Amino acid sequence: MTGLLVFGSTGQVATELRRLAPDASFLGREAAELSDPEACAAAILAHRPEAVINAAAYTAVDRAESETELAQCINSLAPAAMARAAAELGVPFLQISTDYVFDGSGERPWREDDATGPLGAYGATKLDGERGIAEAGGQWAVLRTSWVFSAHGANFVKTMMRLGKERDELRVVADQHGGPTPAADIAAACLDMIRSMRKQPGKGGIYHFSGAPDTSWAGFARTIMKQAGLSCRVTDISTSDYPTPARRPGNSRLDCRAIMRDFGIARPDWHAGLEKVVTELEQ
Ligand SMILES: NC(=O)C1=CN([C@@H]2O[C@H](COP(=O)(O)OP(=O)(O)OC[C@H]3O[C@@H](n4cnc5c(N)ncnc54)[C@H](O)[C@@H]3O)[C@@H](O)[C@H]2O)C=CC1
Repeated sequence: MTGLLVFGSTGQVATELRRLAPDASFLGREAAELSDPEACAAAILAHRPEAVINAAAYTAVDRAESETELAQCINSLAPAAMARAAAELGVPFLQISTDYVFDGSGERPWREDDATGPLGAYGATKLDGERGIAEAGGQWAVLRTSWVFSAHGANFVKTMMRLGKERDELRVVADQHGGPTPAADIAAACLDMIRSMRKQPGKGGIYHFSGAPDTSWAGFARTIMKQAGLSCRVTDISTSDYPTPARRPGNSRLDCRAIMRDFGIARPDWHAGLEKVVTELEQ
């Protein structure tokens, strides 16, 4: 897509965007440092793009508890500054956000207008980013997704495949539920949304998008072992058996009907995405 400017270049989603939209301009860390929000805004004004996607973020969930100020700058101040610059140019801006804006209570899939309540610093900084973007006044969309995986970067699939080759048994949390989402499908959804927003200037807002069907981390791990032909046994444990600096939501299920209704984008079956990622990793 010519005229598209993407923040991020080597992350999971940015890598897939590059595959799907090789004509777009990608700004890696060396070209746009998100700890300097005004530099990000200046980069947009200098490039004069037709649309902007932010695929860069501070994604280290546990480290964000102790590096909160930096995470806040990268996840909140920078996207807000980007959204203001895009508004100044009158071009659509799309931000990727997270299921971690919710408190994880209940079992019902979260709808876009449900009350937020992040359990940790990462979710809080991402939520502040959403608010800053909405206040920027331009045409914007926020795509909340969950449990992202791909053949690149650090993610659960790669960790499970590595450990599954080394060990006979893995203990994996079974009381957190959500939809694993292939980064390739997120990239495709972002591009579809941007195309649609360019055609219809009134379009935008917050949308949920995750892979189907919902599962637990343990259920996901079992499917990964099977898909990768590994005999490693996966044993269910509970969140309290695996303490982490940041609390994780128990219910990360996202209700994805709005993106289907407004953009015609369906929940992807993550099994198909997993098959491709496992094949790519084994090549
Ligand atoms: N990974 C996951 O499971 C989930 C991710 N998300 C969101 O999806 C989006 C994409 O995530 P991933 O591709 O998985 O992330 P990733 O961790 O693979 O990539 C993040 C990218 O941000 C860049 N970045 C980090 N700090 C930077 C800085 N100071 N200046 C410039 N660039 C910087 C990195 O270089 C990298 O390219 C993010 O907004 C994330 O919050 C949402 C839900 C779950």
